[in-house]
Amino acid sequence: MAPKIFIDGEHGTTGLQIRTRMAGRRDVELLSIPEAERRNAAMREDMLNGADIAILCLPDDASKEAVQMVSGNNNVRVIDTSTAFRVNPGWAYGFAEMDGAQADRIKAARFVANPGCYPTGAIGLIRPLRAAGILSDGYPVTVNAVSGYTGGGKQMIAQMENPGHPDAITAPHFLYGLPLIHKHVPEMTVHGLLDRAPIFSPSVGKFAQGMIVQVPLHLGDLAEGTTMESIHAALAAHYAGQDIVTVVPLAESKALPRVNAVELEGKDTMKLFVFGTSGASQVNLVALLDNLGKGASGAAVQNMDLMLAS
Ligand SMILES: NC(=O)C1=CN([C@@H]2O[C@H](COP(=O)(O)OP(=O)(O)OC[C@H]3O[C@@H](n4cnc5c(N)ncnc54)[C@H](OP(=O)(O)O)[C@@H]3O)[C@@H](O)[C@H]2O)C=CC1
Ligand SMILES: CC(=O)N[C@@H](CCC(=O)OP(=O)(O)O)C(=O)O
Repeated sequence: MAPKIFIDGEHGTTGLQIRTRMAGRRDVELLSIPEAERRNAAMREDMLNGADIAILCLPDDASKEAVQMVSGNNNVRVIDTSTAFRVNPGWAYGFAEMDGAQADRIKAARFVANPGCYPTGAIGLIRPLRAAGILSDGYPVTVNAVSGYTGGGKQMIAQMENPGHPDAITAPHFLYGLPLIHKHVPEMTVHGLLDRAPIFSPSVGKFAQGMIVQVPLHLGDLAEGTTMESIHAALAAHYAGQDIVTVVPLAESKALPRVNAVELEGKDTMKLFVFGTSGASQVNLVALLDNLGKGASGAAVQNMDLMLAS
């Protein structure tokens, strides 16, 4: 019998994109609730408990409530796309490529926390350099990023797409998270293996899906002898053989005049770049992804497939 999958929040931005990715799959059976009943707690509880894997695409509080609903039922495994459990040690962090053992942890887990979109880029760049001893203890990491507006869910989509919305946003590009206490900082710190929280400056552009995450570094403050080439080699070695996360060859990135935030729209892959000038003292590490691809829905399907393969 095909494993049963229930997407709680299937009518929201992340849930819909997971459904699209699952359309046509015959190896799983999708359980579904009509849109008008999406907040019907009794119906959700039934569906959640009838699933082999429940994928939660809900705000944090609703995710916590859903986890409560299945807490006594060991037959249900959970992938949560919210921020609620990402630094909870009882949950496997759903970023399979972040270290060699993570895919196996996800395969074996009952509870998997899908990463945030920005942290996927930041951790993807930072963690291999921490693990290799290149990014020194105490280094003051900064993470600057731009996201497509679907990152803000149904509410921001309406604000960006509907000029008649009472809180319509007309800016083509805006900074937010200005108090520097964004909900993604804890997971960047923990899973980035940082001993000091990064300064995180997010922004949104007037495009639906796409993301650029930048981590600029001063080479002189990294492990002795670090160069642009050695950073690239460490990232390339870490992701060797991977096809979802890839490291762009230096020769290729040196020839690029610009990076297009929407290049990977609709794709579930992530590209990592090392920019700078050979022999100079600074580099800029860049991750390019779709906030709803490897940044959310694509990663959730990848995690589901790992769990089904266990
Ligand atoms: N959008 C993105 O790029 C990313 C999103 N995420 C995370 O994924 C989760 C979902 O976000 P997103 O899809 O963007 O949000 P949306 O607002 O687009 O969708 C959320 C869905 O959950 C439903 N919902 C809200 N509260 C409840 C409740 N109490 N009970 C049942 N259903 C409820 C909403 O219904 P209603 O329409 O009635 O409000 C809606 O259908 C969030 O935790 C978000 O942070 C993670 C990575 C990236
Ligand atoms: C553009 C925008 O608003 N983005 C969201 C993050 C999207 C995301 O990754 O959400 P989760 O952390 O819940 O998974 C934000 O900054 O809150």
